[in-house]
Amino acid sequence: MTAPATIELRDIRFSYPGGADMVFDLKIRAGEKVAVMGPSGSGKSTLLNLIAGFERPQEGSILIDGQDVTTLPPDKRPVSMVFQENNLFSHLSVRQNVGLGRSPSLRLNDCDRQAVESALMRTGLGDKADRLPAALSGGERQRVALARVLVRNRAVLLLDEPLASLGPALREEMLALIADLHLEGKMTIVMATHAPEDAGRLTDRLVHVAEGRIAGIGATKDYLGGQAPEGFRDYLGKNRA
Ligand SMILES: Nc1ncnc2c1ncn2[C@@H]1O[C@H](COP(=O)(O)OP(=O)(O)OP(=O)(O)O)[C@@H](O)[C@H]1O
Repeated sequence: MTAPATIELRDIRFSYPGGADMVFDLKIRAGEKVAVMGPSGSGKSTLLNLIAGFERPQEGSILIDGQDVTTLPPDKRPVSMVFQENNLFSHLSVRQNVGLGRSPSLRLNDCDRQAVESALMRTGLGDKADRLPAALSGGERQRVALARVLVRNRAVLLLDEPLASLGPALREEMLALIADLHLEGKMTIVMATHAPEDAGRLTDRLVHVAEGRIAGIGATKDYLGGQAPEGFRDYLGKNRA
């Protein structure tokens, strides 16, 4: 495994064509697990997409592990990203989908193949490796996406509401798996989520995003334990804060 990496967004300004200005300035320590929470449309996915390289800022720079990656395309960044859905290619088997994490052309050597088999076992997919994604449950599909993260072996893992479509038992199982991956690989993890339980279960620090800005940062347990600024408590809703 590679070592975990710091993530720095320095004076980032970004807007979609015709959209409002977003401004992000943020430092994440190596190996940290950070939740990004805030209202729908506040910019959580955009923040992750900027780190991953799917969007480019108009101003400012992004450093990962001290290296300026601002102009690098996604595949040149030491980053893996898991989305809520559509992580998989529907015409490829589970094994091939995992293999893509190792080689986009699926030209795998023995060492790659071994890594794929080990990731399939690790995520409990050994007996489903030849299936197509359509023949899997939502939770199993997310496990395939995580198996691919394992074989990619990147220093940063970005999770964009990865559990949103799963029921309570599967959420718990996936969170445990992600926490295990973190323990094994010591990746830096950033997870966008609307679920306080998921943030509380996995993360140490919480970034509150509102209207394209970072409205506050604090320990997850404080933010979820009623010690958050009012704006965040409003977002959670009165019955939870
Ligand atoms: N590709 C795009 N083109 C134009 N505007 C976009 C695009 N993607 C997002 N936006 C807009 O940018 C803003 C931030 O969107 P973003 O997806 O980052 O929010 P979010 O906090 O992740 O929301 P949610 O919780 O609903 O997923 C929203 O106003 C959204 O409509």
